[in-house]
Amino acid sequence: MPAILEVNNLTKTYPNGVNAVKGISFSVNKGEVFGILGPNGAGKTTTLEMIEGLRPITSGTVLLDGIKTEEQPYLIKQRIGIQLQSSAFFQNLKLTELLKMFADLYGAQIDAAQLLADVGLQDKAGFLVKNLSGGQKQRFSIATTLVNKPVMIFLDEPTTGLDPQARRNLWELIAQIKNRGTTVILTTHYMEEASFLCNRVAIMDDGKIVALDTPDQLIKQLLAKGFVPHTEVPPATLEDVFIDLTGKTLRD
Ligand SMILES: Nc1ncnc2c1ncn2[C@@H]1O[C@H](COP(=O)(O)OP(=O)(O)OP(=O)(O)O)[C@@H](O)[C@H]1O
Repeated sequence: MPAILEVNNLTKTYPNGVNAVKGISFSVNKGEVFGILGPNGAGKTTTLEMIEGLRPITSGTVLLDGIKTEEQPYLIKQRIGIQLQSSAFFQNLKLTELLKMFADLYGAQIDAAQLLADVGLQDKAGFLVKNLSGGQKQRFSIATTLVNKPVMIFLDEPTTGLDPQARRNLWELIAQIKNRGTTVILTTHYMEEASFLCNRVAIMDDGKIVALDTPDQLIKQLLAKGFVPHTEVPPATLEDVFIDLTGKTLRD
């Protein structure tokens, strides 16, 4: 698979002196889901924002779909989709109107009804964002990333705050987007989510990448170091109980 994104020795020092990103390099292959994991403050969002062309780079280079982000930030923005927080949307526009507005910004033609159907919101075309549930808001914000038929979409903690059903439903949506050929880069604090969705993950800590591989390989490397689990791994988890009792059907 050819690389669609190449990040080389990227650094970010904020004006207050914080070195948020300390010289990271990685590439993302066309068509993969690539995860960036790491504790709070590791530098994940800063990294995404520099790649997206939303935040000035201190040093290093980003080549996305053959374009240098720093040199052509507008061209980059035409090729990518960035998931916004639902609070960023105009509150008095209906979902269809918002999608059309986003499409107009790109000069793109869209079938808003189809796009809403793609994210399971076909019945909500006339709703305002504020009247959607948490899971619906996230699905809608993913729909907005797709209006310009991007080569790559960026999802920053897409399932934070969702219930288990809505989270699994969003996983399926992200997998569908990948299966249609769009590259996905996401951050998450949920390791199960990264295992399920990501072809490869980079683990960041204190502004650096401390590991980068497939989830399976990272687990194998840990075991090869002689890792012994602290506790016995239960054959089922409380989340399994929750899903067993309440089902997989979406409640929103
Ligand atoms: N605008 C800013 N000005 C100064 N420092 C900042 C700014 N934004 C982030 N930082 C600092 O940069 C570091 C990295 O923050 P960043 O938000 O990139 O981390 P993160 O891995 O996305 O964290 P989280 O998981 O909590 O979202 C932190 O120390 C943070 O306080």
